[in-house]
Amino acid sequence: MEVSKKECITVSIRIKPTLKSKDTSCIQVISKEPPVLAIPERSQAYHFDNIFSDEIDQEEIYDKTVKPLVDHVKKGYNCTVFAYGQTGTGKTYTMGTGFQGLDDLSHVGIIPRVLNDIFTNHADNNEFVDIGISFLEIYNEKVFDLLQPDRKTPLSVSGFVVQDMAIKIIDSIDSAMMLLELGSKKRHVAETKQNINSSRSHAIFTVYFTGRNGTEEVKGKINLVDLAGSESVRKTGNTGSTFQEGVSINKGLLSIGQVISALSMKSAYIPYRQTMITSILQGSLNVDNYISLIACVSASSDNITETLQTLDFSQRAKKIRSNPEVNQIITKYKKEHSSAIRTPLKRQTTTPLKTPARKKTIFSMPLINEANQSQIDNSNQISVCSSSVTSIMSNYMDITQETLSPVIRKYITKMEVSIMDKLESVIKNSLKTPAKSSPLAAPLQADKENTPGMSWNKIQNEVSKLVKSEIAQLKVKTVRATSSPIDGAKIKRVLEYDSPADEINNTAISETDSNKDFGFKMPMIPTKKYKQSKNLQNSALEIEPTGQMPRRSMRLSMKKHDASNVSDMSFDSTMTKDESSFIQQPEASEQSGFLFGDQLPIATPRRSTRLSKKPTEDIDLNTTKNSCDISCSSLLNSSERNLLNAVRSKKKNIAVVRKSVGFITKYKSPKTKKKRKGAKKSPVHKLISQSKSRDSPRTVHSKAVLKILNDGNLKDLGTLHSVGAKTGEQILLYRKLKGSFNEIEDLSLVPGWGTKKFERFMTLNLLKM
Ligand SMILES: Nc1ncnc2c1ncn2[C@@H]1O[C@H](COP(=O)(O)OP(=O)(O)OP(=O)(O)O)[C@@H](O)[C@H]1O
Repeated sequence: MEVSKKECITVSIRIKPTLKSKDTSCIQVISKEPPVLAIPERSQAYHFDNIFSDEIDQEEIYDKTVKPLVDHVKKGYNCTVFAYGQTGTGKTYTMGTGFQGLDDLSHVGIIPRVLNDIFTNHADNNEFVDIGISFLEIYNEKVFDLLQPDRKTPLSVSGFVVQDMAIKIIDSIDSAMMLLELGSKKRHVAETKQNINSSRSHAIFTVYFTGRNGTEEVKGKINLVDLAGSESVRKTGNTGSTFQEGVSINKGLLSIGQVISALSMKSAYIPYRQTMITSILQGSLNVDNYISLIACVSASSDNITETLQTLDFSQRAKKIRSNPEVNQIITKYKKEHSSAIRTPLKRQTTTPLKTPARKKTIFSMPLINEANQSQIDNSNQISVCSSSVTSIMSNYMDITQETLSPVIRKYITKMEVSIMDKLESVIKNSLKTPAKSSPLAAPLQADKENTPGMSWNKIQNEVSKLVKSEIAQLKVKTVRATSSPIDGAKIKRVLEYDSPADEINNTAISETDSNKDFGFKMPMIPTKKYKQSKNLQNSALEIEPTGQMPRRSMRLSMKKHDASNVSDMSFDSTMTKDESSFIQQPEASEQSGFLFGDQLPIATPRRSTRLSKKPTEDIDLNTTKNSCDISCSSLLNSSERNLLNAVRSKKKNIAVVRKSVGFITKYKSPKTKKKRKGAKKSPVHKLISQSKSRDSPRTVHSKAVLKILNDGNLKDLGTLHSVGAKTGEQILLYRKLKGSFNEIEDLSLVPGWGTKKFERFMTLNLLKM
């Protein structure tokens, strides 16, 4: 297939011939053009740019996948060819990294062919200026130069430039082959059960071309990357440092898949910096250049799980657009093999179950099919989980990544990497503390000495938890206001902290992450309190029926109380509207530990807040029970609260409570209280209505006020506007000492009554209009 500018990434599959004569192939090429293969045992069909069956030789593979790229290099492009696959499937063979001479040309791999093409063609066209080569390996995330005598010292990398890397200028194909052979011998290899010469590192052989196009100098290069194999400990028998190598190998492979996938989707964010290999290839891995991925698979049915992983990886790396013809082939194939699809045990781990009756959620899908558990060992968990996580996430979101914004795509990629990091630590931890044996892990027990034990249930739980938390973050990030000074995801994370299942596990998080990152302390809430707070969900809503954040004073009073309690929380007053509206969600209120019934501060909202509530309906104490605590207690005085608590604890007759706290059940806001017929009149009104004088109403009113000032007791004085208890007492004392007021204006003579206070009194009591 000709690589055009339009298709800067091609993905090809190479099937390694089965060695055992009895072994039947688990792969079936069902169409050569368009290239479609199937795994009959799992009823899976895949479409790629090229599929090379086991009879295709090295030359044809080179001609179809790499030769077109050499032409691009000469035009000034940077090209990269990756050989990817399970250990022992022929990556080194295909790439030619283990070059051992040109005795049998049919076995010569890609690198010698590239060198040959570059030298031969430049000689014809006389465009050549010079050709250089470098040969690096990345072993355990360290870069080594295979062309330097001292390979043991790793090179430093700044950005994507490898410092002090040797680029050898070569003048003949022979000298290039010699350097290739020498470098290959220095590469980290180890004998494993699957391959006596298993590469333990990623090798990057780069050919630099400098040519001339007229007067213009053209520079291009081609990176020929022989990746270390994705591997399984059970099959390779790796332990100790070799096991650790496997972990970093799988991590590097994952990041390559993510980079290629992001490039094929033209994502704005490419996660180059996750691993060393993607960092140093950054200059070549971009949409302006060319990438060819050759995935090597084994046709042996023993390796079906790994083959499916490789095929899934390749499919994720580039979602090849299928045409109607491809769809027809796949549909026909699936129809013919529909019986296999209906067999639950034959379902593959990497293909999440699609049961129509069940709603598609990540948590309802099995991460790893139990039937396959015995086939997968611990080292391989990372890559198995990786594919499971990816397919779960894509199913959960029910959207193709193409439809997502660059920001979300970036976040999804980050999420995958973060999950993989966490998985890695989970697996490492499991090595330190082997899990209790479970029936599911039984098949692994036999191999216990070589294989670190870990129950799949635990892995599944961990993965579910990680995916749940990451997707929760994603959901929050999507709705978060861009201007938000607080990370909404963190708030969500904090709010989710309290779920009963996570309560114990999350203790550490609350102490570290929440305090460090989230800007507010997390309550360490015992289970009982959680339950109470759950019961109080409704009351949490009652306290702020409008869904607003409680007023600052209220929050502060709660905080103050919390200081003496176990709970400790505070809210940042800079919270945005979005974030506060998030908190109003019922489950958020429930989980936030915002309200804790009797244990909690009985925080009295501001008067204005209470008034704005305007409760008009009776509260049924029989049904609301605890749920009315907050709303009621915030309106009670201390004695009433005590009574309510006492009744609750002694189970007094509810009728008594109703009577005792009657004003609660019939509570009316003072402002909204309607005047009832026959309600007591104020002394001023009484005096006015009793007056028989023919004076103007205004004079009658003034006289009534003066009478109260002279004859009224403290209570009467209190009915005058702007006269409280203190002022009332002052007036009484003045009257006692100086006698009655002759006129209202005499009030200004009372000590402490300045002009302002007097003016206010006159205005509010309608004496001055
Ligand atoms: N298509 C093929 N035809 C003939 N022999 C092959 C083919 N593919 C691989 N081999 C042979 O299989 C063996 C293992 O291959 P190779 O070392 O290339 O695997 P690998 O994928 O690079 O493994 P690792 O990841 O462990 O390095 C070698 O002896 C190689 O010659």
